[in-house]
Amino acid sequence: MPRGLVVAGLDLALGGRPVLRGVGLAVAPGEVVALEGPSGAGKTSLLRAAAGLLPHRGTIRAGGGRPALVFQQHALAGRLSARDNVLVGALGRLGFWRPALGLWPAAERAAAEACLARVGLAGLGPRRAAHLSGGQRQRVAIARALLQRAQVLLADEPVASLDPQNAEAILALLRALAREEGLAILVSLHQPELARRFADRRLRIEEGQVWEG
Ligand SMILES: Nc1ncnc2c1ncn2[C@@H]1O[C@H](COP(=O)(O)OP(=O)(O)OP(=O)(O)O)[C@@H](O)[C@H]1O
Repeated sequence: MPRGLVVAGLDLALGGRPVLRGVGLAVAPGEVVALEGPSGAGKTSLLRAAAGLLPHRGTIRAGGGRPALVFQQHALAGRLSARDNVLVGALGRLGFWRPALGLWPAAERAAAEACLARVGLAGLGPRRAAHLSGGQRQRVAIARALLQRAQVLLADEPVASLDPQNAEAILALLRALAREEGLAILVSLHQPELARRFADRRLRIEEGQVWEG
């Protein structure tokens, strides 16, 4: 199994209409690749298919099992603490019942705190997600992906709802995680300027196909 992400011959239709046609791309470990394209071009669909969330034809291979997904709206449970939101990343290896009863293993709790520290949120574990800023919430979502131990991170417009300063900080964090943890990161971005500054390569999606450039 290769590390990183390899997509080949990906066909995807939604509502009976073709959205992606024969898409191929690769993201190497340590690399940040930006996915750009007009609204409705299929960026979200491609990321969701790569995460195994949409039925498709073609090949998707991701090192380390299921890729982690980070969404624009970070999909946190607002009533839960930052740490409990991060712990959701461990569900795949713990099963349902112990976590449902709040019985997280001590090692996973410690690992969740370490992931929070890694994304710059040391000490904020007990705080309710609803009481965090937008940038902090996005960091919690990234910490959850780290706890999941994914080798591939798919981020769907992770900075769209952030101010420019926070947007740059989050993209700088993603780039650091690619470099230092060897993550392969595919990130859809609306701002070409940010793609230019933070991505190693840029892909453009248009009319169901993906081009380098
Ligand atoms: N569940 C669905 N059923 C039918 N069509 C869908 C569905 N979800 C998305 N589509 C269509 O598929 C196409 C691709 O949508 P997608 O959300 O992937 O685009 P996008 O590039 O992420 O757009 P944006 O930049 O606006 O977020 C669009 O034409 C959209 O209308």
